[in-house]
Amino acid sequence: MKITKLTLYRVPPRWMFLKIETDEGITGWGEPVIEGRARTVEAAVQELSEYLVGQDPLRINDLWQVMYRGGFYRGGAILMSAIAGIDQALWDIKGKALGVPVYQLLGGLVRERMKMYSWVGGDRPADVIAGIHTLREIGIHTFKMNGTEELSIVDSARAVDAAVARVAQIRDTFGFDIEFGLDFHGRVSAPMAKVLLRELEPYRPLFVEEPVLAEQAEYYPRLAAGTAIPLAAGERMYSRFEFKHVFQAGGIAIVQPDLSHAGGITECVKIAAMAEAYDVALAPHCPLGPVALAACLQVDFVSHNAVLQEQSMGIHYNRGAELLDYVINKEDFQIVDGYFAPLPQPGLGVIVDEERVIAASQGVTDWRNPLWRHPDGSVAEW
Ligand SMILES: O=C(O)C(=O)C[C@@H](O)[C@H](O)CO
Ligand SMILES: [Mg+2]
Repeated sequence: MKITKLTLYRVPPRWMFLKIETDEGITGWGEPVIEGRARTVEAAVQELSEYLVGQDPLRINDLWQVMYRGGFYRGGAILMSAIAGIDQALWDIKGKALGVPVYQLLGGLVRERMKMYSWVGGDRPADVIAGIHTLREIGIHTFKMNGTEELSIVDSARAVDAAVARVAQIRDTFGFDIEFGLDFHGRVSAPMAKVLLRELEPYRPLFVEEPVLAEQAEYYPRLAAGTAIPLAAGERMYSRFEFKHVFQAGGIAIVQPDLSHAGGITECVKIAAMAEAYDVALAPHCPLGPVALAACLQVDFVSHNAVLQEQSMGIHYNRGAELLDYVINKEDFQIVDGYFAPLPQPGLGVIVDEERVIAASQGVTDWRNPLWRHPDGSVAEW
C-alpha cells in the first residue's frame, strides 16, 4: 500500500482535519491542530508530507521516527501537533486495512468503559452551578472548570477569596455527590499557586490542572509537597522527552498529554506506559474535535492507568460547530452514566462526514484565543 495524497480542512469551531489517501482506496483521518495556530500546523503537515507520499502507511513507527528525527529540529507544539494528526491518520488506515479498531492493534481492551468529564463555566468561570445541574440530568457527575480569572503574579486576598468562594458554593450546593477538577490554565504564578492550593484544600477538588505554566514545571514537586490535592499537567508538553523530567522530579499525579499535540497515538501510548511505571494516572487532554477524541479513547482502552477522558461537548470554545457535527456514527460516542464505550468501528472508530467537512471548510475564519491584559495594561495569561 502507498500513501498518495494528504488533504487538510480547517473547520469551525477551531479544528483541522487531515485526510490521508492511499493507492488501495483506504483513507485515514487525523486532527493535527494547535488551537489558534491552525495555519502554522497546516504548513508543518504540508512540509512533512514530502516524507510520506509514496511510502507504506502501515510502517507507522518508521514514518514517525522519520518525521520526528528527519528534520534535525524536533519537538514543540507545532511540529508535534503535525506529527500527531498524521500519526492518527496512519493508525486509522492500519485499523481499517486489518478490519479492527486501533485498540486491538495495541493489545486489546483493559476496561469495558471509560469515565469522562465535561467542562462547565467558560473562560470566566460563571454559572457553574447551573451548568452542573444541567449536565447531571444527563448522567454526568464529573466536571472541570477554570479555577480562577486572570491573576497577577502576586494578587490580592480578594482575588483568592473570589476563586475559593465559587468552589465553596459548588460544595454547598452539591456536597461530595459530584467531582470536579480546577484548571488554573496557566493563569496562576508559583507564589499564588501555593496560596490558592492551601485555601482550596478543604473543598477537595479532584485535581488542580496546570497549577503553574509548563515552563515552571520545577515547581510541581514543591507545590505537591504542600498539598494533598492531586496536581495534573500535560496539555502543553509535547513528547516523552518533556514528560520524563516531570516523572523523574515527581509532583504530578495525573498527566494529560493531548493526542493532537503530543505526537499522536504512537507517542502517547509510550507516555502512558512511562506514567504507569511512576504510578501516575493518565487523563488525556481533549478540548478538540471527534477525531482527536477517538484517538484518545483508543489509548484510554489499552492503558491501565487511564482514569478520565476530557471531551468537548458543550465546551465554551465550540462556537459554530459541536463535537459530533462532522461524525456519521454519532451513536458510537454516546455517553452512558458518564462513560464512553469502546468505539466499535475499524481504525480510530470515527466515520467522518466528508461532505459536511468540505462544506464547513469553505470560508472558515481563523479562531484566536482572547488576548487578556491586567488592569495595569500588561499581558495576562488567558
Ligand atoms: O481543555 C483544557 O484543559 C484547556 O486548558 C483548554 C485549552 O487547552 C484550550 O483548548 C486552548 O485553546
Ligand atoms: Mg487545561
